[in-house]
Amino acid sequence: MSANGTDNSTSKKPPSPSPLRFSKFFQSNMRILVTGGAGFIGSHLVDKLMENEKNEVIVVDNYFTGTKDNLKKWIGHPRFELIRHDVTEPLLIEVDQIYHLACPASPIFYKYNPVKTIKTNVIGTLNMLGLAKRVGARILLTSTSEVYGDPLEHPQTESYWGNVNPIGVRSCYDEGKRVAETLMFDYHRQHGIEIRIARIFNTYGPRMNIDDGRVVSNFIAQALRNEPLTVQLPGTQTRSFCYVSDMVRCSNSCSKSNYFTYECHLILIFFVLINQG
Ligand SMILES: O=c1ccn([C@@H]2O[C@H](COP(=O)(O)OP(=O)(O)O[C@H]3OC[C@@H](O)[C@H](O)[C@H]3O)[C@@H](O)[C@H]2O)c(=O)[nH]1
Repeated sequence: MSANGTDNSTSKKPPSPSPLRFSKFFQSNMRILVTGGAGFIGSHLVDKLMENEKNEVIVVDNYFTGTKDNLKKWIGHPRFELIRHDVTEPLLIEVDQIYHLACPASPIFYKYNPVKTIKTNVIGTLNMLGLAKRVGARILLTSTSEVYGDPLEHPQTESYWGNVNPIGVRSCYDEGKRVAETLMFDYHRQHGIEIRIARIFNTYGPRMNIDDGRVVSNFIAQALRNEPLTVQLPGTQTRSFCYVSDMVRCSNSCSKSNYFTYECHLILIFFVLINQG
């Protein structure tokens, strides 16, 4: 496809699946790897993928922000496997599709260890792309609305390049995801890998940690405790919110396009909420 005025097409044929793909132990129609599958969005994606009886789902997670509890209904299921693994280390496995979600996504968590965050985005994505290349798997990267930085355009379309601070406290995540996107397209152009990139906006729903730190969970927790809602400065910021099941439904049925953006136009303006509070 052509996006952002550049030619992102490739004449390379996608790499062939590894010969191990045809081993007699490989009985499912589709073996799917979900990195970060024990997390908030990842575990909902696993639920969706497990609905298809032809799928075998393998989750890798280092449990930094994810938890086994999110997957407890699948542990022990014959089509499900859970591996404690950090994507910054290489992974040798045979799969047909990769959903690469692994990375802390809430600002309080990704700012906790920024060097680790950028390593996860850069080295982790390189490792997953290396795997996709070796086994001929299609790979989806969950990117973020944060690739737009402090956007100068509203709403943001895929053709907008963003306005990102390369040295700010959020850069480990914003720039990390931007490099991850670059790697995806370079592997696509250079090696013919089939790729998808989902730029996810602020997502909410069941299994969000109460201490996640994002605005929806914070507001709900504060409202339940009868506390005032904390609105960070300047207080005029806006966000697009997406419910987790809508997010997962789109990821799972992703179109042929290499890019897609989840921007549900349910825009919350903070002062409206304050007035209601
Ligand atoms: O208690 C709070 C928390 C947050 N906020 C404000 O609410 C806005 C939203 O902040 P959040 O912490 O929910 O997260 P952000 O929207 O900045 O980023 C989030 O959404 C996009 C995803 O891709 C990112 O992974 C995720 O971090 C910010 O302007 C923040 O300052 C509050 O006013 N009060």
